[in-house]
Amino acid sequence: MKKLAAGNWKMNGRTAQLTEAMALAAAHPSPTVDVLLCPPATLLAAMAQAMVGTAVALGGQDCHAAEKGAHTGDIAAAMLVDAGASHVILGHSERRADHGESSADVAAKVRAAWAAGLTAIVCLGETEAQRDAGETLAVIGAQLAGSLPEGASAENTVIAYEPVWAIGTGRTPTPEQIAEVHAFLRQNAPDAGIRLLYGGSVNPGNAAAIFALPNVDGALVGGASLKAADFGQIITALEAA
Ligand SMILES: O=C[C@H](O)COP(=O)(O)O
Repeated sequence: MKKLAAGNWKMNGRTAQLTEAMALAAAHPSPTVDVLLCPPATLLAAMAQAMVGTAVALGGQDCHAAEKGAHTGDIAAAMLVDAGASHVILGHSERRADHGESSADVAAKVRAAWAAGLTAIVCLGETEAQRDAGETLAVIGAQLAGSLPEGASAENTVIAYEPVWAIGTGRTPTPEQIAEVHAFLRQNAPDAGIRLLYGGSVNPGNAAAIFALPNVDGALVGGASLKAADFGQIITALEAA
């Protein structure tokens, strides 16, 4: 299975930062791994223009469950496609927390993404309190069952394991903890070919060790994806894994 390095710019980036995407594409002209950038929606169309002729694919960071309509401020999956996206991140813990998204909400968005032809990157992860209480696999199992509708396959879905306590904190789980959750996901995902990404404080210094773990098929990278040099090193580590 081809590995995937996905960068989530979150609510960061202006037109001036398109140079980072262009530098990344120039440094990885024909990567042996899939490279995906998910800029804020405001930059998607411009980044798509800048990435023409490169191997870098683009994704959105959320979409609405409805095809269109009176939903001020929201973005439909087909609009992401129209702007140049092939993927969309759904159910990120920041959206589950900031916008109260339940797994049922995420599943509805996944269906909308598939209907528009997008690959859904579905995020799952436990809080620190849940891990301390020994609930990690129960939480991940419930999110997996609730967030993935019938029909999830390697072609239309990627799963990202992102422990909430590891996001943007500089803290990462132990190799054993990552391997345990990824083994659980491999066993319980509806299609064994679905790519499993790890996300949470991945950086050039820890990427190789994370990518060496079984059932880790790539990464969903936040902060370190904003700089082409850093994200490039992570891609290189994935190529070498
Ligand atoms: O979507 C990306 C993740 O939330 C990881 O973010 P981070 O690499 O800044 O910890």
